Amino acid sequence: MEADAWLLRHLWPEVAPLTLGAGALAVASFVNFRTGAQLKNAIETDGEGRRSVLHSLLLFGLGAVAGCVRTVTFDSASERLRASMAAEVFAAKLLEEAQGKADSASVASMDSDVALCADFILKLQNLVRYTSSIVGGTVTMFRASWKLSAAVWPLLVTGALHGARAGAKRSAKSAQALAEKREEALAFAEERLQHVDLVRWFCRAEAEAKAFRRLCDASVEIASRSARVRGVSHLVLDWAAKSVLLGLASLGSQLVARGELTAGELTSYFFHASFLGLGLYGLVGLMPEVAVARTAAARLAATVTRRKEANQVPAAPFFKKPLKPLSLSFQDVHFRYSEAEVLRGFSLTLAAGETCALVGHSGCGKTSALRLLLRDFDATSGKICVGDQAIQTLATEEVRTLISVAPQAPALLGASVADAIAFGAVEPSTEQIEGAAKAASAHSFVKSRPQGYETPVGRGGELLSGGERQRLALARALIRESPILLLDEPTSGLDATTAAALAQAVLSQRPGRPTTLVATHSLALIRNCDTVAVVSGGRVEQRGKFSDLISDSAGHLAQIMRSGELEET
Ligand SMILES: Nc1ncnc2c1ncn2[C@@H]1O[C@H](COP(=O)(O)OP(=O)(O)OP(=O)(O)O)[C@@H](O)[C@H]1O
Repeated sequence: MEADAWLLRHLWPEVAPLTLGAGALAVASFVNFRTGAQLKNAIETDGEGRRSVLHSLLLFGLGAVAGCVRTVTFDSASERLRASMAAEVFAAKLLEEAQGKADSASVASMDSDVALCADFILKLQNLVRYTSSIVGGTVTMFRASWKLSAAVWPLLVTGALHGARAGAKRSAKSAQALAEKREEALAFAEERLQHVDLVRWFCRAEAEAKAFRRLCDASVEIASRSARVRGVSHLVLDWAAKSVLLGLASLGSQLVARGELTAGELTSYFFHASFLGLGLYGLVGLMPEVAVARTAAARLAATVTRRKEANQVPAAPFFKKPLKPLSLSFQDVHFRYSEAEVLRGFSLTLAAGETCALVGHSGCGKTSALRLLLRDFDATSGKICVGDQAIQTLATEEVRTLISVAPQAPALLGASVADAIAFGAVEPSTEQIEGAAKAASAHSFVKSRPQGYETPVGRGGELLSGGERQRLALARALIRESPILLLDEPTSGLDATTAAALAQAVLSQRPGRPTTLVATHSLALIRNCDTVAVVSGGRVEQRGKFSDLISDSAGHLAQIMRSGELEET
């Protein structure tokens, strides 16, 4: 029902053009129906009746105009429907909250679902055609011989409707299974193509192509099973329809023999019955196609609904602008992705404006803690607060407006360097963009390029080095001027001198400095932070100033230093 409601909501603005299209379709069908009679007239008047010829020409003209109107209205309505559905689903996918996992459905599978639904409009034309054929056939059949019609009509209609319903049910089921398999194959292909360098470097092209083929074969298996079932249904229907015809012929000939029907009337009866037959046959074929479109609509509607459910938290923002640096705290937080618990009683408090380095062995849960703050995931238990407000009580989008993030291995979105930085704010000025680039130690390398801030960055930033990408990602975070700043290994791609300059610029004491939490292995950053929190066993085991912690030779920080995990960059 949800799928139908969603589909109807998108169809609603198209009701007027579709009604016009359906009307034009009816006119075009009427003219087609009359064509034979007009030709007969032309032959019988031997080309003499000028009025009759003129009448025919006008009628054909009307039919041609109606055909044109039908094509234009249906085709453009179908494209508008496709655009409006694609736009809504894309917007929902961008904002979908599913515990950090973006829905794995690829853009390609979303596009094919949208296309299936939009084609539904074109199928509506067939529905009009088949229905008029059924109604017209029924009326003319009963008028020709009610006795014959009463004998076969209920049989034909009941059989066809039953076949259509069963076919629709089966098709919906197999279309869903097929869509899941295709989506799996598409996701596989998309991931390989996104990292095609890796595939080539490891000479995996042949192996990956074979693996993709295996995934495609799984779809073939489902489609073949469904085709076999359709084939058998077709066989049964075909045999049943011809048997009914045979019965009709035998009954009809008895009526002719009894003088209740002439041979001519029987012939014309078969002609009218063929209209009903064609209409019913078309309907039996159409219903499974409608069912497939409905399963596609159900998948799209589910995406939109998930997005709506995830955003039922307060609409009005809790924090008033202008935003000042906010304290933040993790209180006895526990968190697991699946089996093993990553955070086990994680507690950490930062005063407003404090900068803190989050240090620990690789895989100890530093990034996970940052992602909990960003509400990519929710903690299993415990409380996370910004200011004094638990983040679960705020709208996810509000939490994210309070936080800027420079992620590990960042991607850039935008055509140029200026675009990539501007992504972080709403229509920032050139001064703001350059200011953020300076603060992130990016300005000088950008200025050294012939195109300066108009230098193209490529897809995801692929035309830049890792270190350049990191600095632009940092500039993108800084330009937001949020009260909280999260940095995840922001200097791992930089040389020691640039890393030190960047650490100094971002973390130095200044008015309005955001509360900053830095997950890092970089000594340059650790030394420049006000405090250090050492994570071990899923909790903060050591907390204080770097100089104090390092002087405890048995402490966690000193142990990590001795293990050689901390570096200058
Ligand atoms: N999306 C995920 N799904 C399942 N497990 C995950 C996911 N992300 C991280 N993990 C696991 O959670 C643990 C903590 O990962 P996390 O990225 O938080 O560590 P980290 O301290 O930031 O590591 P590093 O210093 O190497 O960046 C690791 O064992 C990791 O394999």
